[in-house]
Amino acid sequence: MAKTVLVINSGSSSIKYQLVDLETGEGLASGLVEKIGEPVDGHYKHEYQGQKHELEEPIHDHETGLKRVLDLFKQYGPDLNEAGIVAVGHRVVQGGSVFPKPALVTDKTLAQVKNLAVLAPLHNGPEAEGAQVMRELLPDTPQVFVFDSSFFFELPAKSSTYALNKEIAEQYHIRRYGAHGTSHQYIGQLAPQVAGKDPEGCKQIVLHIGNGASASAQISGKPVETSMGLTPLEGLVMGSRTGDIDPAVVFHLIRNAHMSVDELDTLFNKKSGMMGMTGFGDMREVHRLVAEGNEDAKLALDIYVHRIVSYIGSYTAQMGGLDVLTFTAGVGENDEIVRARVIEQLAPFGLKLDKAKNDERSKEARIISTPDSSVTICVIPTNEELSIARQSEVIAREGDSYGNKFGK
Ligand SMILES: Nc1ncnc2c1ncn2[C@@H]1O[C@H](COP(=O)(O)OP(=O)(O)O)[C@@H](O)[C@H]1O
Ligand SMILES: CC(=O)OP(=O)(O)O
Ligand SMILES: [Mg+2]
Repeated sequence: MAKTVLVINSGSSSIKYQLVDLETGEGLASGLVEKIGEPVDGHYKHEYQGQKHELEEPIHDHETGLKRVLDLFKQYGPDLNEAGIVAVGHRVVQGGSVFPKPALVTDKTLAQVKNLAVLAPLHNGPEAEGAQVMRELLPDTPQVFVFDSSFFFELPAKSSTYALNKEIAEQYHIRRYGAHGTSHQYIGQLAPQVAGKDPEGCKQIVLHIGNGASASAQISGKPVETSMGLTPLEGLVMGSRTGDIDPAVVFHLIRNAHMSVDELDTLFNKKSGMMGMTGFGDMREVHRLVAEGNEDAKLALDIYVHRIVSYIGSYTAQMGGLDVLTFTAGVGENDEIVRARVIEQLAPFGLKLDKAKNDERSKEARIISTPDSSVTICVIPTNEELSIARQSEVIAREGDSYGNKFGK
C-alpha cells in the first residue's frame, strides 16, 4: 500500500485537504470546503478515484466543515483507517517566536498553538480544533503542525522590526512574523525553474493572493520582505481584512464610535476588505457586481489592484531590481482580470503580458509574459499540501526539533 500523509489546510474561508501519496506527490483523494462564514451557501467538493462529489449548504464555521468532510470520507472513501496514513499534517498560520520549525501535536503544542491565536485570530483557533478532531479520530497516527510563519523567521531585522518603542516591542513580542510562508517558500523554489532563471541571485516577488493575501520579496530563495506582519492583517487588501491602514483609525473609533477591542478586531479582520466595501469577500462575486455596473465594487477592485502595484514597486526598489514575478493562490491562479490590471500599470517599467497565455484557464505552471518583457511573469499553482506532507512525514519519523517523538 502507498505511504500517505493526510494534510488539513484551514484557510480563513476554506478547508483544503489532500491525501498525499509520498512517493509520487499526487493527491489520492482531495477536497475543498469553501465560503465558510459567507452569507451565501458554502460548497464542498470531495474527489476520490476520479469521482467528484459536491454539496452546497451554509457552513457556519470550520468545525462544522471538517465534521462534514469526515462524513464524505465515510460515504465515498477512502477509509481513513486503511489509507496507509503515516502522519496527519496540519497547517498553522502563526507559530510566533515559539515555533521556527514544525512540531508534533502534543497536549503542550496544542495549547501553545491556541495561545498564539491572539496573533492570528481567523486561523489558529480553527487549525487547533482541526488537529483535535483528527487526533481523536486517528489516535495511533502522529499529527504534525507546520507553520506559515517559519519561512519568515529569518527575515532581515530591518524588515521584521516595527519602528515602535523598543522596550514595549520586546516585552510583548511585537515583530513582523509574516504568514503564507509554506506557499511563499514553495513558489520561491519553483519559480526560477519555471521562468528558466538561475535561482542563485534571482530577485523575485511572489503574490499569494487568495482570501488572505500577501506578497514576499526573495533573493536566492531567501525572504527579504513580506507584507503580513504581527498578524495576517497587515499588507494587501484581502477578502475581509483591511490590510494596511493608519493605526490612528483605531484611536479615532475608540474615542468617537466607542468601539471595544473585540468590535474593532472583528471590523478590521472580518467586516472590511472586499467584504466590507462590496458585501462579498469572494472575488468572483466582486467581478459579477462590477459587470453589473456597481460603483462600490469598481472602487474596491481599483483599491485592490492599487495596493498590489504599490507593493511590487516598493519591493523592486528594495531589491534593486526584479527578475521574476509570480501570481499564486485563489485569485492569483484564477483571475486573469486582476493579473492583467496589475501588469498594465507596470507597462512603463517594461512588463508585458501575453494576453492569450494570461487568459488560459490552465492548472499548469506557466509563463504569462512575452519574451521581451523586462520581468518574467508566471502563474504557478501553490501546493501547500505537498510541502506540508513532506515536512510532516519527516517529523513523524524522526521527531521534532523541540524533543518530541511520537509514542515516546
Ligand atoms: N475563478 C476565480 N476567479 C476569481 N477569483 C477566484 C476564483 N476562484 C477563487 N477565487 C478567489 O480565491 C479565493 C480563495 O482563495 P484561496 O487561496 O483558496 O483562499 P484561502 O486559502 O485564503 O481560504 C476566493 O475567496 C476568491 O476570491
Ligand atoms: C494567513 C492567511 O491569510 O491564510 P489564508 O489565505 O489561507 O486565509
Ligand atoms: Mg490559503
